[in-house]
Amino acid sequence: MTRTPAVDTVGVIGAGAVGQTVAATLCTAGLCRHLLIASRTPEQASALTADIDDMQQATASPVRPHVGRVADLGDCQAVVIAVRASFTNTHSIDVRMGGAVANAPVIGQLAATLHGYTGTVLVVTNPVDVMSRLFAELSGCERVFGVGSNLDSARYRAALARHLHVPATAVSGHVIGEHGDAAVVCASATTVNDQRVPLPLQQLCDELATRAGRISAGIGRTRSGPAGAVLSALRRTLAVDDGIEELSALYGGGWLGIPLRFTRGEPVACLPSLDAAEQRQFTAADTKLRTAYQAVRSLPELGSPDSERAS
Ligand SMILES: NC(=O)c1ccc[n+]([C@@H]2O[C@H](COP(=O)([O-])OP(=O)(O)OC[C@H]3O[C@@H](n4cnc5c(N)ncnc54)[C@H](O)[C@@H]3O)[C@@H](O)[C@H]2O)c1
Repeated sequence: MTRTPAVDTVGVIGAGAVGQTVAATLCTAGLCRHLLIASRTPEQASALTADIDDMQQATASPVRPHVGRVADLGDCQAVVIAVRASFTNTHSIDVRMGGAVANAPVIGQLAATLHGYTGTVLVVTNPVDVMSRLFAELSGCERVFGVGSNLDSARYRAALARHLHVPATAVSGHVIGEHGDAAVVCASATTVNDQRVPLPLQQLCDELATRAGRISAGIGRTRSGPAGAVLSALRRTLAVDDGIEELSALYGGGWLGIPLRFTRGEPVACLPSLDAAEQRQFTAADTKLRTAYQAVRSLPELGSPDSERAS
């Protein structure tokens, strides 16, 4: 592996299942010259750094891993947040939302440490639409995106391609709204080889709703799919490639997954046309996420928005 990395430094916060796989993916993809790894304890960060260092040596990757602290990540072009508080998720539906109360204070601490950071932040921590908004609003960072709807969209296009026996590249379509139970499949605008085709919509929705749970039931956590979605989002947000990526972002005063067209790293929302049922689902997702955000924002651990405005 001899190619020159497109990016200088990327930071990863959280050395768990997703953080480990993101770090390994960035190392094998050769995306950046330096990878700064931070986690809840220095021991975790050192251990993952050593493991990635072994990978770098074995593959001659140009990516050099280093132990970092969150406060050291200010010079990174991008920071990936893949933390998870220690808690037991008791939700059997709306599973991702089950992490909101536990993860919000951790995101709040990271936002305080990275306040005013000018690079790109990709939030992976669930519920990702709520946590990315929380990070953006508490940190003041302007380039914050949540990763999740791009993974849903990739899964949707792949499932439809399998059903129709066509390459996934022949399918154009998006999953937007919440990365969770209120995901919206944009079926009415989906095309295959630029043609509208009849879709097995219920089958596709069932596959989307159950896939992450089946992966977690078999191997403990989802990790490679999310890491691929992070890599794809980094390439678009850091201007390595132009193209559309479905990410969670500010839209119409709320914060939810939408297709963003990136040109040299700059995003412009490009929502497909929605039929009446899809529009209702999208509005419902928006309402659900605004309500969930307000509930999280009023947690006493995060301080009051009013006292922040006053200071
Ligand atoms: N958006 C997506 O598409 C997607 C996909 C998969 C997982 N996730 C989410 O990503 C998050 C991480 O998942 P995981 O499986 O890697 O969890 P994990 O429990 O394996 O790892 C979490 C890591 O975060 C670290 N951590 C906790 N508090 C921290 C702090 N204050 N500072 C720094 N590090 C801290 C922990 O020590 C641990 O290393 C979860 O919220 C999960 O639900 C999102």
